[in-house]
Amino acid sequence: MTEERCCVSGGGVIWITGLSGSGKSTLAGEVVRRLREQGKVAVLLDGDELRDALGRSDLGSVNHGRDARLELALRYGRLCRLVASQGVLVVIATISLFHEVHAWNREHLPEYFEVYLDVPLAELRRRDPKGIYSRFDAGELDNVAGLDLPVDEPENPDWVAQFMPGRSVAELADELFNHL
Ligand SMILES: Nc1ncnc2c1ncn2[C@@H]1O[C@H](COP(=O)(O)OS(=O)(=O)O)[C@@H](OP(=O)(O)O)[C@H]1O
Ligand SMILES: Nc1ncnc2c1ncn2[C@@H]1O[C@H](COP(=O)(O)OP(=O)(O)O)[C@@H](O)[C@H]1O
Repeated sequence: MTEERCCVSGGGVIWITGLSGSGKSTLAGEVVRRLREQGKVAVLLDGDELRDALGRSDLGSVNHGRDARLELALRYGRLCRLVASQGVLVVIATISLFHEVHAWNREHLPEYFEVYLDVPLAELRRRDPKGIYSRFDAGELDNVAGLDLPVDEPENPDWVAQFMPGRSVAELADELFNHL
């Protein structure tokens, strides 16, 4: 049943990965806006909101360790499969930088497009809108992806957006649509 629905649905998954501050949410929002403008049914799943919905324990705590992130990302993959199987284009923006996640997605998501926002740490530290990197430096935070939490760069992403100073989100979205 699931397989059948997947194949006839017309849905798909655009998975935008990158470290914290790389611009995932910003790009995902622009992509969803454009898809809807084209009349497509698109849903945005953003890491922060997903984590709030699915990543809290019943006591309200969150865990950013490797095992917890991996488990959560695999759960997100199954959620994406379910939603995409109903003809919806899912745009998901999460860090999810583990080979296990990329491999699972490729094997189980019929229409899967993986985007990697490759932004150097110096630029991420400069942006740091949530204070993730400065709090790490101050010893107030651990399990920061790319710092004390090792990550896997995607091995064969469908598109890598290398950081270029001044490249706007509109330009990134134009390029992404060219690659889709
Ligand atoms: N170590 C640590 N401590 C506290 N908060 C943290 C930490 N690491 C990440 N974050 C925040 O979690 C946001 C969601 O991360 P993700 O779900 O995308 O990460 S993951 O897929 O689970 O690896 C993530 O969102 P983005 O900054 O948008 O990537 C961060 O706001
Ligand atoms: N292409 C870009 N160039 C420069 N700054 C950007 C770009 N995209 C996003 N930003 C800025 O970087 C910061 C992090 O963006 P965000 O989309 O929240 O990243 P993430 O979801 O990966 O944590 C924000 O302040 C945002 O305005």
